[in-house]
Amino acid sequence: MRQSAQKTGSLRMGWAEVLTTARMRAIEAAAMASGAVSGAELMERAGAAVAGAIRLRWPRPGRALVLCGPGNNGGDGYVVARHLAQAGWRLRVLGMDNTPGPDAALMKQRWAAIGAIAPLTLDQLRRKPADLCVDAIFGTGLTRAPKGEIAAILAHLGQDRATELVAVDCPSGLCLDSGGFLGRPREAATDELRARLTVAFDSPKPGHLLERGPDCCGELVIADIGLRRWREAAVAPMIGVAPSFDIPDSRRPAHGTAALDKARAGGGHKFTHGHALVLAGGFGHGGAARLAARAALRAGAGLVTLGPPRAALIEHSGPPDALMRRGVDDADALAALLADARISAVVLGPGCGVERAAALLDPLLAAERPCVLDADAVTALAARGPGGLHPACVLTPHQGEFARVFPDLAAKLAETSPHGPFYSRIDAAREAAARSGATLLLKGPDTVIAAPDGQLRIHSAFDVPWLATAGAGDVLSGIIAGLLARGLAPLDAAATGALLHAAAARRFGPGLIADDLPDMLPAVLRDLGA
Ligand SMILES: NC(=O)C1=CN([C@@H]2O[C@H](COP(=O)(O)OP(=O)(O)OC[C@H]3O[C@@H](n4cnc5c(N)ncnc54)[C@H](O)[C@@H]3O)[C@@H](O)[C@H]2O)[C@@H](O)CC1
Ligand SMILES: Nc1ncnc2c1ncn2[C@@H]1O[C@H](COP(=O)(O)OP(=O)(O)O)[C@@H](O)[C@H]1O
Ligand SMILES: [K+]
Repeated sequence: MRQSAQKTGSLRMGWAEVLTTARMRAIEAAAMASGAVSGAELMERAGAAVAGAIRLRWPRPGRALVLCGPGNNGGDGYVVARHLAQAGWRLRVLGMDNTPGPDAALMKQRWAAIGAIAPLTLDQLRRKPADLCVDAIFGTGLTRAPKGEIAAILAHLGQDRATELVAVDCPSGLCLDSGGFLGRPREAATDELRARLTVAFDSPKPGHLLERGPDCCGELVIADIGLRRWREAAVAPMIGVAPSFDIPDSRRPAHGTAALDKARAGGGHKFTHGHALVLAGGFGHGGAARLAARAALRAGAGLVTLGPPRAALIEHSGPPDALMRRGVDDADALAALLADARISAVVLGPGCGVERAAALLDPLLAAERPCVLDADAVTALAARGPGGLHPACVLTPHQGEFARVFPDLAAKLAETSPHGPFYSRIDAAREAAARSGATLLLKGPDTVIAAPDGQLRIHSAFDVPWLATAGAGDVLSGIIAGLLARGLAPLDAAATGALLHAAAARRFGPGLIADDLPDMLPAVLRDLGA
């Protein structure tokens, strides 16, 4: 191909409702049952959107190969072929030799009236080179791991890094409910499909945002195919954020930093902006807590107090001078301190030591104060069991800590299966939140946040790998605590915290160390208009 695909628009934050494949099907069914739109019309819109996205990125027509599978994803493919041919592209279409459903059959027929269909075989695929390959083999209807000829075709596409791949709805084989590839290990593989561009319909699905999805989908465009009315009629949205969704502006819901509006409303004094207490560990282990405390200040808590054992107070005498210090030797001292109702959020865990964290857990939970339980506090929970927490506890395990507290869920999450959908990070976070009674934030480039009542947020940030740096998690705890202190609800504090955290890393860029993150927050808050 003479020109390469250009990423349109700058990296920007996009919030969207995320639909499971089952909900997507239900919304499509409701739209069709209403009589307002037919399946064939939806397919025409879907295929036209894919062709439009291709033409925007590759304005000069070239040679395209369109691979059409057995179902409606294949139906979309025939529509794409028709539009590209009309725009002057030279087309080769390979199609499965089956009788698809009525809508896809109609699209196949419409294509057949203007062009040939060769059988979808590895031999045909290898015959002539193309500049662009459109993968319309499987979409949301994939139920089992591809086998035989189709598996060989997908492996060939995965190994061919020379042809630009455009995926219709998803790279074929991807489980859109989990982000894994059916029948394959859940880790990255060298021969998995990597699209340059993926055009999905109406809303992102979890698999676009989790695990292998973001890497394999490439640029993700969410095309409006006119289903908004039926989507909005449905309840309990799952919200997702990623830095580079391309979503029609009119459909971007008012999430993101909207929760901060409430927190900044009205003037008030320092106590109305909340008081966060960050419990620290013994002498020589205070760095993690200091990172969290600085982050809580930068996230806008009115006051932040660092609480190490008295013997370690001297370690914390340096800046920031805005920070207050108070010795907290044991459980009784913490209980006494929490009698002050103005302390509106607490961090327990970073650099605390497992023993001290275990000892401080009881008075902290008894006070029923909004809190972040991270690092050593999560490990301490593994010994006592995660039950008995409350919804204003935000548990922030990384994968390893999660496995310590919820070994059975972590084991399910590592499993692969030839049948879909895979058990997903959403399933795991949701079960862990329900079991513990706390809000659970499962860390990673694909952070999933679940409230015990089942509400969900996904924060997908695969573009900031440099955030995987020592102490970054401590900063996240502090940001969330700062937001809790300001009065944000736990789910909002956790989700907005994850967003601000990744945005700070994005704004700083590579070379980041955790110490840099808190001081990026003012610029990030300004950027986001918060
Ligand atoms: N339903 C609708 O109204 C719309 C659907 N759209 C498209 O339709 C797609 C979903 O269509 P379908 O539900 O037909 O599903 P797909 O087209 O994704 O594929 C399912 C088909 O493949 C078969 N299949 C599943 N796993 C297989 C395997 N491992 N090996 C061989 N065959 C396998 C199924 O039996 C079925 O025939 C979406 O991804 C989207 O591209 C769009 O046209 C928008 C409108
Ligand atoms: N590859 C990655 N891309 C983006 N963010 C990541 C990546 N890996 C980890 N993170 C984020 O970085 C932070 C690391 O936290 P954690 O593992 O607790 O580190 P630490 O214990 O050193 O503070 C988490 O917020 C996590 O979501
Ligand atoms: K596909």
